[in-house]
Amino acid sequence: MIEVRNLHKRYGDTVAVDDVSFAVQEGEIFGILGPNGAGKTTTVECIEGLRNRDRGEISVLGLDPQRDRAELTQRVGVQLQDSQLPDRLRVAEALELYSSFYRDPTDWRALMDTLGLADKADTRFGKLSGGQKQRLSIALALVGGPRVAVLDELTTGLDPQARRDTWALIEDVRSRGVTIVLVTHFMEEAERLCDRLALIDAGRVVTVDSPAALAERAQVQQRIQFRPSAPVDDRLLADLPDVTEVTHRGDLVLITGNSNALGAVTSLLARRGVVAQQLRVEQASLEDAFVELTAKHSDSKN
Ligand SMILES: Nc1ncnc2c1ncn2[C@@H]1O[C@H](COP(=O)(O)OP(=O)(O)OP(=O)(O)O)[C@@H](O)[C@H]1O
Repeated sequence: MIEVRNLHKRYGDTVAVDDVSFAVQEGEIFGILGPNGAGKTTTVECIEGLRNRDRGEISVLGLDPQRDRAELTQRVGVQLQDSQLPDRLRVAEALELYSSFYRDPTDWRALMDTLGLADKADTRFGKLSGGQKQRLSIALALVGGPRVAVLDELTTGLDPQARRDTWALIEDVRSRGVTIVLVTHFMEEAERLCDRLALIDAGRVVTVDSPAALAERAQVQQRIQFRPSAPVDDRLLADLPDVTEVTHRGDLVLITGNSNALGAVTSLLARRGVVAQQLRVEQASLEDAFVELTAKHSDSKN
């Protein structure tokens, strides 16, 4: 659906995208995740044909965004970061206007219903809430009936409920066959929505994988804490091959180890007749993986 190979883009002396390659399959929600200034927006702007790349190859639905820009605009829906419309433009007017740009637009009234904007049809843009503006900008990205939609910072500035509603909406859009590229720096959003993710740091792809596989690959250690019902010798715990560290906080025992550590610790305690009270286990999250993988990446560069 989309293929990016060795993309490079600089602004004067600033290298925004150094060397980015990835491929997006039909029907997936593909996330681009990375810290501020990583080059995410520049990458998608090159995909959308809004910026010319300096080097590399891009193919979107078999089109070259630079060469076939007019045709691409017809087939790719774009939600821009901070999209602004004139304050006085009404919701229905905006949708009608945008739909006139396309050869084969979808029914904008139906789209307005789907996005929960029907009762705002006559409301002016300037009077919409943040969440409503966001929904309108998604509707405008979809009004041309695109096969691919590129959404940048989809839920930035939304409250938690509006963010969840937007996620449900995006899943619904995907289930109707639209391939989605999503730029985000919210881990929760990436974890919840994306089938695969490209982790970008300093203009390069650190890795591409599913959120779960990323968390697992980072091999972030398991952290276990509990209050033993009777004292346990730290050395016994520390000697377990799956345990790397044993410390204390008050009467809590804190253990770090690999993914087998929990089983090893609980069976040792059971053999000694000790109960692990208030047991808590923290697993690697996507956020841990992100920090771990970007840190490894900058180490390998230095
Ligand atoms: N129009 C521009 N002119 C000059 N430098 C730019 C321009 N746009 C972006 N940059 C620089 O290029 C780098 C990458 O920016 P980009 O916006 O692509 O990153 P990003 O990952 O999308 O960041 P954010 O999460 O903050 O949106 C940054 O160092 C940024 O300052």
